[in-house]
Amino acid sequence: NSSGHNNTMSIPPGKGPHQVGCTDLMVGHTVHGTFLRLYYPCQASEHPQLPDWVPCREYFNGLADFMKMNRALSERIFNYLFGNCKTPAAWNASFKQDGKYPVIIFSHGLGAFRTLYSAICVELASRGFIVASVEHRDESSSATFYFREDTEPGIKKHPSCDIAKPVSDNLEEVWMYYRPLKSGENEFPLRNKQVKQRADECIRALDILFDINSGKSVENVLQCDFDLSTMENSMDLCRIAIMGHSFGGATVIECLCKDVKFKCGVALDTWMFPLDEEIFPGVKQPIFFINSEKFQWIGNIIRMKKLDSAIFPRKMITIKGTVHQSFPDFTFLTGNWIGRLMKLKGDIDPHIALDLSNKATLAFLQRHLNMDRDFNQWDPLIDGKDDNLIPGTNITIPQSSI
Ligand SMILES: CCN(CC)CCN(C[C@]12C[C@](c3ccc(C(F)(F)F)cc3)(C1)C2)C(=O)Cn1c(SCc2ccc(F)cc2)nc(=O)c2c1C=CC2
Repeated sequence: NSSGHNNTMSIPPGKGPHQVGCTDLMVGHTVHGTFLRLYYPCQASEHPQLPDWVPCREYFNGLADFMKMNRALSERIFNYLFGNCKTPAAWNASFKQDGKYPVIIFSHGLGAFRTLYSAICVELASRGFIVASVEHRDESSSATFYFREDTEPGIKKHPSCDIAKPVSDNLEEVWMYYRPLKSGENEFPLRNKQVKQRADECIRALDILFDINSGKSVENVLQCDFDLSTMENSMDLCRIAIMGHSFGGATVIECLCKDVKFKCGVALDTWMFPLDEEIFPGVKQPIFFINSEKFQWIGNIIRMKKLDSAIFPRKMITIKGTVHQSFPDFTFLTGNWIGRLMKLKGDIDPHIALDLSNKATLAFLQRHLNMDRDFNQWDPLIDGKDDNLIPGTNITIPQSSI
């Protein structure tokens, strides 16, 4: 609705050679289905229609719950502040067939959902990747929805957002919200169960991309005007990476352990807590830890170090002046002082920070997916060679604790 203030801040578009398209895909209407936002290289279009960054206002309700804020008030504030923000990609634009693109599955953080990392996903798609940002149904998302076959025909609750209209009209929208920890509840069992479900959801998303690539007809539960068959034989399924932020970084490790189709992982500001250390020896693929300066503590870093290996490439860099929220899109959407106040911004310009993270990611992916592109120009960033980077971590670990 046009009442929102026209947020002059916007999410930066991709810098790569490809225009980027975007569509939503839900395969299987139940809570066990797969729900993802797909970013892909698209044909140039004159006047691209940009999708809403937050597709339904219901997500703002979920965000309010997650932030332990009053729903009525904060849903309106969020909608006023961010309701008009757009994802910098062309909605349902025609897919650009141009050889086989490598594939990235992206996993969001605790309290987030599939659309909030579009600056990263759009940049990677603009460089010639197909990126699937999954929406987790493990009750770690602020909100997510699926459908139920409504048995009592009668007055239907109309869908809360237009892109969420299901194809068949006997399906009724069901919303699932963030599950807070109950007082006195032991956090590890919940988070460990969730990270296992998250990995299964990423693996199922990859299976669906395999089906699309093989030309199998995949039915989208959502009414999205995008022809998936145009993506037949367009994916390089030997070049697949898993990527994620925070809880999504833990999902990266869990996925690498569970499925060797993921050739390498890029873990942004990883929250290591949900992981069972017993799986660490089972991870053989290269891992790139890209950390913010502030979201680091001894226990978290020690667990990352436990994945160090003389055989398997493990790299870590820290971006100076960044905070945990320097990776999700919010970091671009508020002015400096609000951003710093709410810890959505660090001291460094968010564009510079995410540019370093994305270029280091591209160099790492070229190296470990054996790509023949020019991303190796950014190899020095993998070793932290930049004024705004620190190789490894910025916190000292007492020798006694290793
Ligand atoms: C008090 C609530 N308490 C819940 C346990 C802690 C809440 N919290 C810090 C927050 C998220 C914050 C945030 C968002 C969004 C606005 C807005 F105003 F811009 F909308 C403001 C302020 C509130 C910064 C985190 O959980 C940090 N965090 C995250 S934040 C991922 C995220 C979530 C929502 C988003 F919209 C965007 C990104 N992902 C993780 O995987 C992990 C952690 C911690 C450990 C593992």
